Amino acid sequence: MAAVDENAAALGVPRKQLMESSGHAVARAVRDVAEPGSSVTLVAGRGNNGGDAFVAVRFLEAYETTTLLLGRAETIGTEIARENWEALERADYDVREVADSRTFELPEADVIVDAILGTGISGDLREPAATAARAIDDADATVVAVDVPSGFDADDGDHADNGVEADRVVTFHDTKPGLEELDADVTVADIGIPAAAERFVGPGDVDLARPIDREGRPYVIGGGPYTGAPALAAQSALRAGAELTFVAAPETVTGEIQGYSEDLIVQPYGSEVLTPEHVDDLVDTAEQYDNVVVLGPGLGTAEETLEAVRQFLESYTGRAVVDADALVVVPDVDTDATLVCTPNRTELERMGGPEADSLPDVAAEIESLAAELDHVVLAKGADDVVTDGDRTHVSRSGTVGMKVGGTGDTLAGIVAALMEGAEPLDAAAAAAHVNGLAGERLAENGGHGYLATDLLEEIPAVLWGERDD
Ligand SMILES: NC(=O)C1=CN([C@@H]2O[C@H](COP(=O)(O)OP(=O)(O)OC[C@H]3O[C@@H](n4cnc5c(N)ncnc54)[C@H](O)[C@@H]3O)[C@@H](O)[C@H]2O)[C@@H](O)CC1
Ligand SMILES: [K+]
Repeated sequence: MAAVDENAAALGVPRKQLMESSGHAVARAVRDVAEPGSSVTLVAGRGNNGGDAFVAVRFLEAYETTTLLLGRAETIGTEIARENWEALERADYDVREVADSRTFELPEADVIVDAILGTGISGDLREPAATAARAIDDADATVVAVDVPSGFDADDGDHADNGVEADRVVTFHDTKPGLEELDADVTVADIGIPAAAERFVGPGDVDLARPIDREGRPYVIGGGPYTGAPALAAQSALRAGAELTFVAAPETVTGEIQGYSEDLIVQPYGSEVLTPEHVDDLVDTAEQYDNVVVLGPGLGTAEETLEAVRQFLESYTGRAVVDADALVVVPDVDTDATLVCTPNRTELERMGGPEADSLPDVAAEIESLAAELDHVVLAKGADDVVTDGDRTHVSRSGTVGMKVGGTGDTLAGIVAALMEGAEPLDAAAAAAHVNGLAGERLAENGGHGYLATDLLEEIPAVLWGERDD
């Protein structure tokens, strides 16, 4: 929800506008349960959940409202909630600050609006929220909860023992996991979030997947006929936050791969291309260290190599990004591994996917392919389609200069690095966006003549640099 919200802001629909819609929806729910002239007490916390209640007050002119803020106004946590509080103060509504939970008294009311805590909660209710929740539960009033009953954790569906028991819940945009199981009447209010905020990958998705630590050790299994591809994938993983990257490659090319970069750890195996005899060792290593594997860059299409890829996927049970020549094997293999497949348009077709000039036009077919494969598919084109067979995103970042060779390898490395901390679909969506934004940065300064190696240096700035939000 936070990601969608931030994407909406980037599309020009700021959170304050959404709060106005949320507050209006809360007021509508109050009108549904009580006649005009009834008394309504709104109990608000200092976050945006409280902000929704401040907005609702302005839509409840026909009622006797009293608004209690749990805490002092100067400690309201967000600017938009504070602005809405100040609007109430200036306009002479009955608003009261509760500075001390020991003196908390809940005015008699027909309806109580619970806006103490929303999705920003962690753990059981602390004071003064706990006292307020107890008073709400003891009161003989219809309780309307804003977004979730306070105490409910929308991430895992747990409800704190000392949380509010609501009669009605007005939740926003989409239902939250676990909400339906509560003994309350739940309605989902449309608050005007554009569908594009969910459809198109945006800054909110990058936020979701942004590594907060330096961790992860992607393991690139690639190289043989080509050497640049595995080196690019490994280097881009480092640029996207990985702590170390390993490249397992035929001994005939490890010197060359190492020669591109002193930052890589290169592990040779004894043949000219990947063959089945190396598979057990590679699987053991990857599983022992719980690496995210990048399987494919530069491996080539020798029959024995594709057989090795098949055997690898059959026995591997960890996480992997499958790219390039390795992709063709995926549809025929039975694997317990968690895969993100990153085909370009030709590889997509070879995997049984649709043929298309524009991937978003065939997003539904790509979604079906992902569902059938039971893996995440990140289909690469001018616009990328990223889907797990259930949810589907389109990444519109990038410029025509990205058609240069090697940008798919940098993408695979970024996906692997982000998968260390994020769910595969989230990692894939964010990686597609980041790779494209790195290209956009280069295009700003030098047209379309940049190289995949140039992308590497832009990745950190795109992931962690100054942002507009
Ligand atoms: N798209 C969105 O995300 C929108 C969200 N809106 C509202 O914003 C809410 C989320 O707002 P916030 O992120 O500001 O979070 P909350 O309003 O849920 O409150 C967060 C505050 O509660 C405190 N807190 C956390 N756990 C606590 C505990 N166990 N006991 C006592 N205090 C605790 C934190 O210190 C923090 O200050 C949503 O539930 C919804 O009501 C709407 O305004 C509009 C759109
Ligand atoms: K609430």
